[in-house]
Amino acid sequence: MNNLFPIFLKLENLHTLIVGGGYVGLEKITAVLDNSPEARVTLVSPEIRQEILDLASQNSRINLIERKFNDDDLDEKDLVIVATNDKEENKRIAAIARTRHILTNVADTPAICDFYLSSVVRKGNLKVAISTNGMSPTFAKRLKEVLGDALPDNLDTAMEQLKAVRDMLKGDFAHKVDELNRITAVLTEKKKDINEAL
Ligand SMILES: C[C@@]1(CC(=O)O)C2=NC(=C\c3[nH]c(c(CCC(=O)O)c3CC(=O)O)Cc3[nH]c(c(CC(=O)O)c3CCC(=O)O)/C=C3\N/C(=C\2)[C@@H](CCC(=O)O)[C@]3(C)CC(=O)O)/[C@H]1CCC(=O)O
Ligand SMILES: NC(=O)c1ccc[n+]([C@@H]2O[C@H](COP(=O)([O-])OP(=O)(O)OC[C@H]3O[C@@H](n4cnc5c(N)ncnc54)[C@H](O)[C@@H]3O)[C@@H](O)[C@H]2O)c1
Repeated sequence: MNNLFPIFLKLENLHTLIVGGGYVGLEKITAVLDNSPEARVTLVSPEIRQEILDLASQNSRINLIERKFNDDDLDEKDLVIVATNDKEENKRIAAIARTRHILTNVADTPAICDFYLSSVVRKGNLKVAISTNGMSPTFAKRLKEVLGDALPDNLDTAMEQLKAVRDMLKGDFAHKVDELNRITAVLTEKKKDINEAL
């Protein structure tokens, strides 16, 4: 049973702290920026991988601090991703973040994470996030590849057409919902192609 509640964050409106500039720090900052290129990110770490230095040199919204974490780094942060190679320090940082009500991800200890990153399938405006409840990130990565291949590339056209209909529909909310449901009912018919349907 997966009890995680999925949400899609506007990271450009939030300030994210990443602690640790090694391989995992790089993986996480890459995931953040691939999805949210305007995200505001501070990364603190005594050693920072060259790839992260390169990212920061091209993006003024990334702030790098080359030293060990200290508690003040949590000031004015909304999210924290903790990814040092010191498990005890990771736990300590997560505990402080919790007292300050900052949502925290601890890369090496799922049990104390408030949220997990997901595998992401992207097709234009469509984004599908996959979670295996922490069971197998590799499975999530493979399923992303399968779904990416299976979904047609021109879904944006269908979504644009539906948005146009949505913007055009007059009447109360219930009427709009009924109309949109009627127009798209055909999509749930077995094996119907989305663009063929619209
Ligand atoms: C989805 C993705 C998003 C991202 O990171 O952007 C992600 N991990 C990815 C890849 C990946 N991570 C790992 C491998 C090696 C093979 C393997 O272990 O399978 C691979 C595969 C690879 O790199 O090929 C190792 C690993 N991961 C975690 C631990 C700790 C532990 O489990 O104890 C360890 C062991 C470390 C060790 O052994 O030392 C923990 C987490 N990793 C999560 C997310 C969260 C659960 C997501 C879910 O519910 O599925 C969670 C719980 C917390 C979090 O990190 O948020 C990204 C897919 C990228 C893509 O889509 O291409
Ligand atoms: N969640 C995941 O997807 C995932 C995947 C692989 C590994 N892991 C785990 O994540 C952890 C980190 O792995 P890595 O490969 O990035 O290690 P790494 O050695 O490449 O990097 C660790 C980084 O943390 C920094 N650091 C150490 N102490 C610090 C402190 N007090 N404050 C700030 N920065 C500090 C180091 O300078 C270094 O840059 C490991 O415990 C590993 O098991 C998680």
